[in-house]
Amino acid sequence: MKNIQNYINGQYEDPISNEWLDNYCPASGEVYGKIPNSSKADVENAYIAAKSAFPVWSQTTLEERSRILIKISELLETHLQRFAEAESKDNGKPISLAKAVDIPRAASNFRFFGNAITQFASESHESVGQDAINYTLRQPIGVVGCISPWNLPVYLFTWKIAPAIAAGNCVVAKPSEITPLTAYLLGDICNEAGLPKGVLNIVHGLGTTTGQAIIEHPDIKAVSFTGGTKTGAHIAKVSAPLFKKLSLELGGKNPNIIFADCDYNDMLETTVRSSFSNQGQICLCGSRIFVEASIYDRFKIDFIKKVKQLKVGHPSEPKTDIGALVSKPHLEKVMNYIGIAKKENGTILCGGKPVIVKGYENGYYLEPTVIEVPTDECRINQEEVFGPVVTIMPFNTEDDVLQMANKVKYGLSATIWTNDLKRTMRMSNQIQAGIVWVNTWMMRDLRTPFGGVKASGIGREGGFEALRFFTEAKNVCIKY
Ligand SMILES: NC(=O)c1ccc[n+]([C@@H]2O[C@H](COP(=O)([O-])OP(=O)(O)OC[C@H]3O[C@@H](n4cnc5c(N)ncnc54)[C@H](O)[C@@H]3O)[C@@H](O)[C@H]2O)c1
Ligand SMILES: O=C/C=C/C=C(\O)C(=O)O
Repeated sequence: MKNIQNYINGQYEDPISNEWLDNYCPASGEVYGKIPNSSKADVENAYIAAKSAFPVWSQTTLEERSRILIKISELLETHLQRFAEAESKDNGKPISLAKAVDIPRAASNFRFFGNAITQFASESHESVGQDAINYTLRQPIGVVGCISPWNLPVYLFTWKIAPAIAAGNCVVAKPSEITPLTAYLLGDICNEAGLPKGVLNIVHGLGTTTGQAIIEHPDIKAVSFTGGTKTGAHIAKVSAPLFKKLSLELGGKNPNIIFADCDYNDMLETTVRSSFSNQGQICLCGSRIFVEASIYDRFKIDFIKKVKQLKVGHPSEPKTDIGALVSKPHLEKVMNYIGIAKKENGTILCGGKPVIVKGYENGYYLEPTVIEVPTDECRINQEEVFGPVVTIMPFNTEDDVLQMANKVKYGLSATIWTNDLKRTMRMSNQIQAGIVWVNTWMMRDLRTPFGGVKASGIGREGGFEALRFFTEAKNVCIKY
């Protein structure tokens, strides 16, 4: 059994309280290690380390910060296999997926922001006729908090940490207590890359203890959070009177809108991915599929056929398409939603049942599930399930589908399949989402703004947006 430790001031240490939580392997259902349930005192130690590192780090040249970030990126690539195995063990996702997506993306996050910081510039405004010039400084905030979820553990953890430290801040970070392993391994990589001690501090524990201590800390002046909408609302409430800067990346219930004029085969293949990648546990998954009535029956037959071919299995099996869900309570939550859908007269077209994987009978496996819904207003079509479950229903007109797409409380992403340019422009303009994909899904350019509207969050990550979030603008006006 491996105990995970906090990483504070460049060193690994046990929690002061000596309180520990069980860490589960979703593929087998077994406890395979312990993680600290860090208290306020641990967060305070992390804060003190970060605060002490800040004067030097904030004055470290951009070239030097860039060099260290790129070195971290290279080391993640060197340790790809080890990180991929750890991510898979902690989360239940196929090792092949962690190897192809999660770990390479974590490396890209460091490389991207290592480069971006050398290109980040601020504005100047000449007050013509008044003999004055304004220039704007973009200064690091100080100590900032980064809190991330379990679905893309090291991918999302580093998506916050990399811009925060690139911009000259020092960080107190908390990964999800459900998937702490890769964040734990990251400490060693940071030391090896020469990141000065205290620049990044990683504390483990429950949201309600460790996370709460971060958001309540009066001198942690900004918090970047990715997770559930309910948690986001709580963080906003706690942080507002402390005047913290906040970036909140929250839940989604994203429409996948398929018009008859699309490139059918491309759409079909991508729709299988956008429905079930990472066991459907990606906030960007297109969990509501709307299909133009004229191709609905054809789509239904072809889609179900492809979904039935997906292999549910142990994450280390190369042939596995769908691994284990992240935890037992999460599997129960998803199963509960399938029950609700049945009561709401949804028709289970395929899946709907747990899967017993030989040799791993206590793992949290579920069949990929497609539910035909009689109306878009049922709970399964309105609430975030965050598992391998999608709904399908036909639509008649562009107006009808636009209305249904927008009639949810969320607004993270949307996918549209069509070859009609004017329709693409009309729909993209009117759809309520922070990210619209047309004829693709999950194609990411790290320079673009990333985030949601409505209950999907506030603020944008990515590119210079993230560097703006992690800096304070200060205007200097000089009269000459
Ligand atoms: N918009 C995005 O980019 C995005 C990306 C991934 C996941 N998500 C969302 O995340 C959710 C799934 O993740 P989850 O179940 O880990 O979410 P969660 O909100 O339960 O937890 C996220 C993180 O917040 C911490 N936390 C919980 N309570 C806290 C508190 N009181 N104070 C401070 N921190 C606290 C948790 O420990 C964890 O580290 C889904 O809703 C999904 O849509 C959104
Ligand atoms: O589950 C949520 C996925 C978030 C993805 C990103 O933040 C990204 O690709 O930058």
